[in-house]
Amino acid sequence: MSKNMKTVLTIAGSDSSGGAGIQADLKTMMAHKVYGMSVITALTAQNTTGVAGIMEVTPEFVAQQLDCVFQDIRPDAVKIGMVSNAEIIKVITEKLVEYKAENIVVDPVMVATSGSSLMQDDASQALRTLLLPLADVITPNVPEGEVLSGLKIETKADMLEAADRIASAAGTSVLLKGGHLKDSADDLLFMDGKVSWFESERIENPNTHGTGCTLSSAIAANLALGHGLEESISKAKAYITGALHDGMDLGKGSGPLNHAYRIN
Ligand SMILES: Nc1ncnc2c1ncn2[C@@H]1O[C@H](COP(=O)(O)OP(=O)(O)OP(=O)(O)O)[C@@H](O)[C@H]1O
Ligand SMILES: Cc1ncc(CO)c(N)n1
Repeated sequence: MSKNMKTVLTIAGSDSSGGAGIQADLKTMMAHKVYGMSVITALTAQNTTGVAGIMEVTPEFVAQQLDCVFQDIRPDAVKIGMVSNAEIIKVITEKLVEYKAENIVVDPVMVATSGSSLMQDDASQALRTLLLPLADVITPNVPEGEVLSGLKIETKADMLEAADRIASAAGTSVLLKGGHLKDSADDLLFMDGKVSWFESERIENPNTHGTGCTLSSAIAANLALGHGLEESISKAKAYITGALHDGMDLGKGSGPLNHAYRIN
């Protein structure tokens, strides 16, 4: 079985508290029994209560990491998370094109659950024009969806209009996540003009640190395993719902998810 091991690369920032970023991505990949690799774009000094500091990796070193991965173990899918400045975004875009990367999931990480900014102001334009068009699917949450669409999102009808706008601008499928809405936790996929809802009950759990990173990595893992986009999202949604239900409670703020409960 391990002879057919599928491989997934995460290009993202490190979270010292292990709940989001690279650490959440690798844990999610392991739970999906795919081989995880990482290109680190930034170190964050962070915990469940907030981000204390960010140290960006140079664009040259991001490129070097990408070369090392792609020239040796080709990823079956790529997940992109925190990319904090325009130069890093440029270099990632160039390398993904050079190596003809497939099954690209972009989580346009702008702000952490705690409210701290994870992207410089000049980076959002580079994200829209360079990276988003390369993606097979992008996974904004409601605040990111508002920035990308220029619309206020308060209802499911607003989600539909915003997802349509983002999809048209980026020319790619959009999964607009409903985790920040009050009454539901339904996510909306806008793909080739077709709308699908991925529904789940709202779980009363304040520990949602890293839910977005986990969902996008689970989608990438399922794409690598050969599932189509809708099936990959459906499986990823079930994974995140199960992890939230598990109810692990660590840290003084919005705590991380348990991935180990899935592994047997
Ligand atoms: N309370 C909740 N109950 C059920 N599902 C939830 C809840 N909160 C988030 N989710 C689900 O978790 C996934 C991630 O959505 P969310 O909107 O929280 O992402 P995010 O804000 O990017 O996450 P983060 O920034 O914390 O990593 C989505 O599938 C969403 O529907
Ligand atoms: C490194 C990192 N990436 C993404 C997020 C978003 O949850 C975070 N808090 N930290």
